[in-house]
Amino acid sequence: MAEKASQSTEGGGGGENEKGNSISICGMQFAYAGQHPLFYDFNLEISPGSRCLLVGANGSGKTTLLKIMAGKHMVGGKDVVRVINGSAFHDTQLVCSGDLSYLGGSWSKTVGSAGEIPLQGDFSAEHMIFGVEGTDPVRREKLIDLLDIDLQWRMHKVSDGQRRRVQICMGLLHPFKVLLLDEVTVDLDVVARMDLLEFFKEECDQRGATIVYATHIFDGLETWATHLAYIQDGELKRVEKLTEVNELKNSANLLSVVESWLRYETKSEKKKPTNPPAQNQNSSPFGSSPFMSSRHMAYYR
Ligand SMILES: Nc1ncnc2c1ncn2[C@@H]1O[C@H](COP(=O)(O)OP(=O)(O)OP(=O)(O)O)[C@@H](O)[C@H]1O
Repeated sequence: MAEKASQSTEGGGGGENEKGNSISICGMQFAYAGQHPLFYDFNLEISPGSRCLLVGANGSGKTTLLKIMAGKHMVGGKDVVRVINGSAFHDTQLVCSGDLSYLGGSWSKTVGSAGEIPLQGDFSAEHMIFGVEGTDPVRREKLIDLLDIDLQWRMHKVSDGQRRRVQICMGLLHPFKVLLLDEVTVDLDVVARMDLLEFFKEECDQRGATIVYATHIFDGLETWATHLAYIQDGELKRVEKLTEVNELKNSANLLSVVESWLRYETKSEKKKPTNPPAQNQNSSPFGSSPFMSSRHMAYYR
């Protein structure tokens, strides 16, 4: 079912591997500890200059896939996940040089027992942005202007969207070759979002940069994206040029096309056999014990 994105995008010069792709994933398997594999024999190729939308239902594996491409999870050997001309996980130079940039989640740090907690420090936007060394001042000014950042903002006092603008600015300071975006525009107002999408488009068209963008917000993306990759439960269902998506020719917009795919998915799921009868004997999923019930309510309070 899955077709490889072997189509070459015009542009070039943005960094490609031996096969001429910016990203190559070949026979990848990945499972979170103690779980069934999320990805099994997963293959994907993305050519330079592409702006590839990654779509799928909640929990289908988009974030995990982006993190794997960003080198945050180790999978298999050095040849399984190749970004530009290196191994996403093993070649730390990809990230250190700024060639590979990942923007996702909100700014946080992982603390042993507490998991991910938001950054709490009192830093100014200026301190954060000018703290990134080796950046082109012209590009920096352009980004500060584009994202309408006030350099006096204190990071612990600004709004989510303002903090996000600073995070995005820092992630884009180096002229990346591959940019992985995980829902980063969700906190931005419409003007900032549209300006940023336009900036990304220029980066791909002028420098041959490659972008993979996972999102549930499709406004304005019909003319922005070049490719569409759709995953369901870790399986790549489709990957094709946006202009070749048949359903899009007869549909009002991308939103309704993706909506129909996801609705069909839900219906197919409902047709699957339910739990074996032995587990279904109680009408309540929490059993008949009053302790189970009260524990359940306390959990959701
Ligand atoms: N750290 C983790 N440990 C164990 N399982 C995880 C972890 N992170 C994600 N998962 C599981 O992996 C699957 C894919 O999650 P993932 O976050 O990649 O999905 P997603 O497509 O990005 O979802 P969404 O659209 O909600 O952001 C889910 O079933 C999720 O429960």
